Parts: sequence; C-alpha cells; structure tokens
Amino acid sequence: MAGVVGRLIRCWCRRAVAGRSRSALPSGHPALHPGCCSLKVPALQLHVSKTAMGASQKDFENAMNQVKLLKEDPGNEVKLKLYALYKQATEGPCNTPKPGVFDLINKAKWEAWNALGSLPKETARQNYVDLVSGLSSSSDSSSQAKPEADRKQAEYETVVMTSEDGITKIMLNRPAKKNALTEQMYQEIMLALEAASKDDSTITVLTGNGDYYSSGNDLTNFTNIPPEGVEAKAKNSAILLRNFVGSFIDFPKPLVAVVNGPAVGISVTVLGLFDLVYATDRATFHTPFSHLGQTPEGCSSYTFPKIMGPAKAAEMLIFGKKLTAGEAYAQGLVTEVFPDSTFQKEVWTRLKAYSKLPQNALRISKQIIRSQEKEKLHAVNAKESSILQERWLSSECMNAIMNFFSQKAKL
Ligand SMILES: CCCCCCCCCCCCC/C=C/C(=O)SCCNC(=O)CCNC(=O)[C@H](O)C(C)(C)COP(=O)(O)OP(=O)(O)OC[C@H]1O[C@@H](n2cnc3c(N)ncnc32)[C@H](O)[C@@H]1OP(=O)(O)O
Repeated sequence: MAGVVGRLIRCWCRRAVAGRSRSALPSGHPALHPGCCSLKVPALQLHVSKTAMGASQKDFENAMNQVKLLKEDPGNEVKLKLYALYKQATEGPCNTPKPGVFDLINKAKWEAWNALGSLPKETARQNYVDLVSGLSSSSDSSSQAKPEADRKQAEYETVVMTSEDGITKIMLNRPAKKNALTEQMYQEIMLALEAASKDDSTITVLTGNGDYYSSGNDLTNFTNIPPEGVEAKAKNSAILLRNFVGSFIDFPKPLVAVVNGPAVGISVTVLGLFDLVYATDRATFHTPFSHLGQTPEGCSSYTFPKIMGPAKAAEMLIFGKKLTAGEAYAQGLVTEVFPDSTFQKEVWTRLKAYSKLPQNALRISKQIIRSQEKEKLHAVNAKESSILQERWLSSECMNAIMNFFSQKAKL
C-alpha cells in the first residue's frame, strides 16, 4: 500500500514540476489507417496484426470470422466498440493523433479506441471475443426457439451475467473489494448492458455480490498513471465516465437496481437513471464527493434535486450526508425497502412477475419517459465529466486519495 502512495506522490510531483501544459503528441504520428475498419459494411474488414499474441489468438480469429457471419448489422455503436477493442487488443492504448473535426468516421473510431484508455491488451482481446459471442448468440437466438433454462451469458472477469425467466442479471463480482469499480469493471458493465439491451430478456437487473452493493470508484484507478502522464489519464477517465453514464441514459429496457448492501459514490448517483431501486434495509447511500475533492457525476447534479428537492440533494452531494435505506426511500431515491431476511426472495418474486408483462409495452413505456429528458441528461453528463476531469488534477483530490491509502497503509 505504501508503494501506491509513493507512486501517487511521484506522479503528482512530476506534474507539479513539469507544469500544467504538456507537449502535444509528436507530429508525424502514424494516422489511423482509414482502411482499418469501415463502419459502412455489415461485416468488419479486419486484418490480424502480428501483435495479437497468446493463447486466445484462435478465439480472437474465430471471433473476427464470426463477425463476418452475423445475420444482421450490429449497428455503428457496436461496430465502434468492436473496432476499439480490436485496436486495443492488437496495438494497445490509442497511439494516433485525433482526426480533424470534419473527419467524422475516423474521429468516432479514434474516440472509441481512446476511451479504452490503458485497458490491457489481453482484456481487450477477451472483451472483443465476449462481445462477438454475445452478438452471435443473440443473432442465433433471433432465429431459434429460446430455451427457458438458465443461460450464462458471455464470460466477464469482474461481473457475472446470467439470463433466466426474462430477466438478465448483471452482478458486480469483486466482493473482497466491496465491488469497487475498476476501469475494467466500467468497461465490462458497459459491454454487459450492451448485450442485455440486445438479448431476449424483458428486464435488466444490476446488483452486487457479497455484503456491499458497490463502494463506487476503485481509488486505485488514481494510481495506474500511463507514460503519457496524469493529464492524459484524467482525459481518458472523463471519456470513460461519460461513456459509462451514457450507457445508463440510453439503456432501452426497464432497468432495476437490487441494492443488496451499502452503496457509495457513482453506484449511488447513477441510481437516478434506473427505473426501479429496491434496497435491503441494510443498505446505506453515501456520496462523499467533497471529502474526496471531487464533484457529483451520474447526472445526479440534475436528477437528485429533481428526485429529493435541492436541500436534500445538497446535503448528500455537497456535504456527503450518508442516508439509511429508510431515508433514501423517504427522499424518493429508493422505490421500496425490504427486510434483509426476505429481501432477495421478495424482490425476485416481484421481478419475475414483472418480466411476464408484455415486453414491447414495457420497453416503449420506459423509452417514452426517458425520451423526455435524454438530451438534457447527456448534456449534464458531459458537463459533470469535464468538471471531474479538472477536479481529478486538483491537489484537493490527490491529497484525499493519498489520505485514503495512507490510512490503509497504517492499519
Ligand atoms: C488522474 C485521474 C484519475 C481518474 C480516475 C477515475 C477513473 C474512473 C473514471 C470514472 C470515475 C467515476 C467517479 C466516481 C466517484 C466515486 O465513486 S467517489 C467514491 C469512491 N469510493 C470511496 O471513496 C469508498 C472507499 N472505501 C471505503 O471508504 C471503505 O472501504 C468502505 C467502502 C467504507 C468499506 O469499509 P470497510 O467495511 O472497513 O472495508 P475495507 O476494509 O475498507 O474494504 C475492504 C477492501 O476493499 C478495498 N476497497 C473498498 N472500497 C474501495 C474503493 N472504493 N477503492 C479501492 N479499494 C476499496 C479496501 O481498500 C480493502 O482492501 P484491502 O485492504 O486490500 O482488504
């Protein structure tokens, strides 16, 4: 743990010495090869680069072939994700200059790749294979009868995704770390939401494994600073945050949070983007942003005042008041609170009944409600992300993070 603090201090001092501005990427950097991938044709034209090494090379190649066999065009959003994961898996973090503002396709491709930040090649390769298998199974299932039996979806490392009885469940699976969200976990939750939006389920549920729902952002995300430096990290993280919250804004199906324990930070703020929030009476809701030198995200600067009124929202978001489940229910953030002893049984009985309702009516009703504010929510998300990009570089934030780890180191 002391090493973590040391790394933070070194990186922070380096920045202090180097001053705020950093040289732009050297000119003449290889531009994106425009032929790498076209967003126009249904199957992506990809070539295997020699750097895609390792045991799953075969899976990687099979996945690329599977993309060519997809029965329907997965849509530009998914193709951008595939493109970005392919580049990350074969070339690592985005290493090319950003295309010009009018070069829309290559700019979209660059942004998708850049948003993956320092995601390891192996993880990108695995996520690529998972995404394709999700696409293939949903395009296969569109032409076959769907077995009612429990189906385990694509394998992820930090979440467990299952689908049964018309409900797709995404379970945060780092219980030893209170389901703190690493960069990989943000990516996997986005991929899982993408897959859930396209599968044959009626309702999607997000919950946690273990005694916590989630302790929010994993503070070690502040420690793996890439060679490009802390500003680049903050920039990539703001893109990651914006894409992550955008996945909740745009999610097309009824989305339910089953809050199985205490929730902290971003796992609380995005609750304002869910359709139902069911909580055990053991749950607490804490947004310690000011304590961390940070500011609200997840659209909470807009949704929380709407949900609970400006005064209660300020008490949570500015002053970091922790709410009990009962208080969160009274303030409108939680739909219903259940005794911990019967929580899972009652909630899943209720959700199984809901999942039998007409699927399209549920989806269209959700979309009518969300469409009223979608543009506003994206604008709020963009603003919150860019403010946080600055806050992460502040000494207030860095000191707070160092305090967290030095407290840990003392224990
Ligand atoms: C330069 C730019 C960098 C930018 C980086 C951002 C990248 C990501 C982009 C998206 C950003 C989104 C913005 C989100 C903001 C937030 O979510 S703010 C809230 C952040 N969370 C916290 O501050 C909570 C920190 N944790 C705690 O306070 C306590 O752990 C707890 C949750 C109250 C639980 O306490 P306790 O019951 O005593 O258990 P512990 O022993 O503390 O925890 C068990 C182990 O889990 C580890 N852990 C728990 N939470 C986190 C966490 N959030 N981050 C990292 N690690 C966590 C804890 O350290 C223990 O680990 P071990 O000691 O190894 O057992």
